Amino acid sequence: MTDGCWYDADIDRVIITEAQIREKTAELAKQVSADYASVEDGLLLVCVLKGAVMFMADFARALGRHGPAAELEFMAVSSYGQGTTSSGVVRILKDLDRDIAGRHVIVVEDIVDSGLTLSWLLRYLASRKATSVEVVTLLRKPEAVKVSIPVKYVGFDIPNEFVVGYGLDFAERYRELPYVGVLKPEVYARP
Ligand SMILES: O=P(O)(O)OC[C@H]1O[C@H](OP(=O)(O)OP(=O)(O)O)[C@H](O)[C@@H]1O
Ligand code: HPA
Ligand SMILES: [Mg+2]
Repeated sequence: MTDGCWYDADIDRVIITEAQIREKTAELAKQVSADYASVEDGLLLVCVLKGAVMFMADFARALGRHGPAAELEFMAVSSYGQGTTSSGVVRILKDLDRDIAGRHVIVVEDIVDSGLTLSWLLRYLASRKATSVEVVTLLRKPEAVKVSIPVKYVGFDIPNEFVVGYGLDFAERYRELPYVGVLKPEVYARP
């Protein structure tokens, strides 16, 4: 584990450490940089709030070491609410502020779980006429997928368990943990 965090006592076990996240983020940024080296008008990174906030910040900085130039955009969508399973209904809480037509877009996600959020989002972005849309996600749960989606850049495949930390929440908590872990069962039983 790391030096010690406020929420450590609620964590059953760590799945991905802070150091692993750092190393993988640098690796993903290098791949993206190489694949998009020739784009002239730069990349548009679209962060899917709130979960992807930490990964977006670190990925954008890692990409900044290599280029190409990237503009940072934010959307907020939600389908999990207070629970640990997707409602299946993706709600837009904040839309894009600008036109993405003609741009090379990379959607930055924290996790692909059922795939419902991304399948909806990719259809939405396609309707906004981006030149290309790819996805970079830190985590993916291959056993949980309900809709298969093309995700070009994946950090870690993880088991089909509900995880928290590094942006991922349970009932809006645990996002500020620097690692990704599984909660102790008793946490879910708390009122
Ligand atoms: O593949 P899926 O099953 O659709 O799950 C993935 C999505 O669920 C989470 O968002 P959530 O709806 O919890 O909103 P949040 O990011 O604000 O926590 C997560 O950040 C992804 O965006
Ligand atoms: O495992 C998860 N943890 C937190 N939020 C999530 N949203 C989809 N899957 C998850
Ligand atoms: Mg959530």
